[in-house]
Amino acid sequence: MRETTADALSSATLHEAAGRVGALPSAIRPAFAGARVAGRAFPVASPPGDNLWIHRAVYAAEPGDVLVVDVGGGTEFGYWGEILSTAALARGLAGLVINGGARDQEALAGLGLPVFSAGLCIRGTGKDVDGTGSLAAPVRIGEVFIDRGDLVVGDADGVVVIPRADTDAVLKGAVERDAKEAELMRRIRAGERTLDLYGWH
Ligand SMILES: O=C([O-])CC(=O)C(=O)O
Ligand SMILES: [Mg+2]
Repeated sequence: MRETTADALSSATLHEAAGRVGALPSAIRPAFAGARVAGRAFPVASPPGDNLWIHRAVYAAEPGDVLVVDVGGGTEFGYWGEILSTAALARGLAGLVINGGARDQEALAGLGLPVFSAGLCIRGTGKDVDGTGSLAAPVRIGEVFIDRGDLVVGDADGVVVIPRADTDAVLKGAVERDAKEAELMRRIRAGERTLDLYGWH
């Protein structure tokens, strides 16, 4: 299964193996230490400063999905907290990636659902039933377009998104890259220089 292979690979390795694409903005970081996610993207567009579409997304996504939420530039709000993590766990979702803030950091860490956010923020959000948003339609975060079913991997370094059609090839390339780098590090420990191993002079 793709997520199982992806679980053992780092976000940076997948980004490199994909041809240096798919890296979400570096402001999107684990909301608590140790958060790690690998799963299928469920894109969500939310109005800035409002999280009703995110509550809707928790009930529209499938178990195993990772919500990937674009808040349209309204970063200074706490869109997600312990209530939503509890709801997402009850639905079997795999995690959250959002280009806005999250809150309740200690509770999120205790609950364990992996959350990646553009910081932590106390400010509460509205719940406007007439707000404009979308579920499962493509979104763009930074330079990356995210479609339903794309592979999302987040770890201590950040989050990468790999297009669904490229996933098998990228996973294969990433496994090969890890093996090659393990051999390079073995030779470095044995006394060789990076400059000689790569032929850079
Ligand atoms: O306002 C919200 O729905 C977000 C929140 O605080 C929580 O999930 O605990
Ligand atoms: Mg709350």
